[in-house]
Amino acid sequence: MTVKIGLIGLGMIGRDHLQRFNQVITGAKVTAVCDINRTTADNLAAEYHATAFYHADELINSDLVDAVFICSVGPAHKAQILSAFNAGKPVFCEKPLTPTANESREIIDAEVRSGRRLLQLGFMRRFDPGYQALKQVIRKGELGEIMLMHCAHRNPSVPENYTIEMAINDSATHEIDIIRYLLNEDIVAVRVDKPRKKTRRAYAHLQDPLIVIFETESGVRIDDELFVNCHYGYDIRCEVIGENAIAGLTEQALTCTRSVAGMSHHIPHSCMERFATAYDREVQNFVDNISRGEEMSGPSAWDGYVVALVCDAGLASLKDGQRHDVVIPECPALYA
Ligand SMILES: NC(=O)C1=CN([C@@H]2O[C@H](COP(=O)(O)OP(=O)(O)OC[C@H]3O[C@@H](n4cnc5c(N)ncnc54)[C@H](O)[C@@H]3O)[C@@H](O)[C@H]2O)C=CC1
Ligand SMILES: O=C1[C@@H](O)[C@H](O)[C@@H](O)[C@H](O)[C@H]1O
Repeated sequence: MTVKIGLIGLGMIGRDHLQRFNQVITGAKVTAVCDINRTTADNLAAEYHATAFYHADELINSDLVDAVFICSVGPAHKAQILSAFNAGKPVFCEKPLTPTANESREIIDAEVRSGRRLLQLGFMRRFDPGYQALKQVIRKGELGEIMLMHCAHRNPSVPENYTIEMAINDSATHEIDIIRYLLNEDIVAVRVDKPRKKTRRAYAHLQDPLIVIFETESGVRIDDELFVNCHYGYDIRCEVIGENAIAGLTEQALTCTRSVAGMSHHIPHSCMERFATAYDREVQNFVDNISRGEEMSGPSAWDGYVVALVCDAGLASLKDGQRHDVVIPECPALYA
């Protein structure tokens, strides 16, 4: 069976996934594409031999589509996910689930009413070989009691429409999810620190870098450097500090050059380059679950909701600089 995919949102990541479906993924074909920009939809539909739509609901309800793949902007996610649920179709949605926790809660309630997991969320880092290996090290107990974690989220640059809030609810979402995945516990408090210095490479409206401090249920303290105009590359770092040992992600390059200038290796320039394997695996996971007639697995709407709760607390801290608690309601049985 070939799963017929309807892909909504044909911007940066939407095009990357479109190419992935065309070149890497087995068992699926993009039969329909949708963008509010008609020219974009028409051009990509022609290039990929798909049908163009300009309204998400029409694509979602079309017979051309078995499963919905959402790559539109965050504020558009809720309506498109709920529409896919109404149509009873499995849905992959890029992160964030929604920009606020209240909107995410509506998605949880709708999925719980449906009685089955219909959604996989695009927290692709859970499919990254490096993070998976790090989780194994933690699981084996080699580090002893975990005390601290250091994360860095460095992007070469961001466009002018990137706001300071997005540093929290668009970029830091990845660390918030991966902290929960690695440590297997929730975040209970957040504080955002605005350093006095900012890079001249950022647009005037943006404070960059930021430091976010998280605390987990067991008391692990995590610092996350968000530096989205770091210029030199797309560099994601993570180090877990245990009482007996310390473990972290290694450099991702496969080769290293020695010359009179010293030792050097390539640094990725985009998330698409750094996480290519992770994206391939998350999308194949989505397709395989559908092909086997199984419920969705991988990052869930609940993960998206909890991350949104942490983001809401982070946004409050962004305003007042104070530590904000995160209160997480009881998890419905569907996600246990
Ligand atoms: N997992 C990851 O590492 C990444 C995830 N993302 C996420 O993917 C989503 C898209 O991001 P980008 O591709 O960078 O944005 P983008 O701005 O490059 O593209 C968004 C596209 O969606 C279209 N669009 C907007 N509203 C729409 C609607 N209501 N219906 C149909 N099309 C609509 C726009 O016209 C545009 O073509 C965001 O949620 C972002 O957070 C983006 C980059 C990496
Ligand atoms: O998800 C992503 C973008 O939306 C976000 O804006 C970037 O900061 C992240 O590095 C990237 O992975």
